[in-house]
Amino acid sequence: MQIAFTKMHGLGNSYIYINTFDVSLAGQDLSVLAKKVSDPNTGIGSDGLILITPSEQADVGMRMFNKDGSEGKTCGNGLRCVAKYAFDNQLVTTRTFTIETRAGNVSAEILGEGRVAEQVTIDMGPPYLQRKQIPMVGVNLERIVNEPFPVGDQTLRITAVSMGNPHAVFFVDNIELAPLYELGPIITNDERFPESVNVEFVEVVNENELNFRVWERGSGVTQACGTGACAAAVAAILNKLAKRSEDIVVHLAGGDLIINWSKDNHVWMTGPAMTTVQGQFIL
Ligand SMILES: N[C@@H](CCC[C@H](N)C(=O)O)C(=O)O
Repeated sequence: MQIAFTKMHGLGNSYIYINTFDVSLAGQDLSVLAKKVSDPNTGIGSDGLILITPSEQADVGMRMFNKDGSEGKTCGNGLRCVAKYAFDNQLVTTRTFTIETRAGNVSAEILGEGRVAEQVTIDMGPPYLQRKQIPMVGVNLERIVNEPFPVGDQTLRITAVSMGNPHAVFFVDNIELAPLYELGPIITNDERFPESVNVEFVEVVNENELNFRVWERGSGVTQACGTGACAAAVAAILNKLAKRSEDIVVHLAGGDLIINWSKDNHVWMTGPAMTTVQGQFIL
């Protein structure tokens, strides 16, 4: 069996995209397929798998699977790439349209005037800040902002944000010295997060600029995480380290995203989306 695929990335966060308007995946175990296509030696190589699907509630739908086969509810870089794919391949006929995710519908806008999308803005909707919305175990039911977080023999301070998926944000003095490989795999599996968590280390450059590194739930270190960048900006604002309603430039390993937590409580993300490979995956 051959499956037509497109490999796309947002700032180096790459996924294999399958257009299920055209390709039937009936009978396929999608979790197994995600692991297969993501393997750089025996598959294509990616941070996971994203399906572009018909939707009854929106103009187009998205389902995403991490490299380890787990299904995530949303994906910021994936949303920009789905928007680009839908626009470039005329699945939609307007420059603004909606995308259904398992975390709800979002709206996308293709910037510029060209017939091929390069920059995309996504209205990611509101951040979810209550403990049970993350979800994170604990006694205080309110927001988790700069809360002590013992791990091993040290105590970090956590700010937790859900963008439809869970993020644990830790501010550090120097991003180059952040314990990403040491603590990322430990915190992501910590029992205080019943659904696991994406782990972000963030250095504040100034009120409008953050340096960022991520250990993603289900995929490990990636070059970029769109929902993580949104969570980092929201966390910086909650800690009074950045300004609300102003653009915040988040510097990720793969490049920059512009995030704005606006007065209407929506988080806006703007950045690039790229297509790199098209082909047939042989199962
Ligand atoms: N890379 C993504 C997030 C992908 C899902 C995440 N690992 C999860 O399981 O929640 C992004 O760009 O947001």
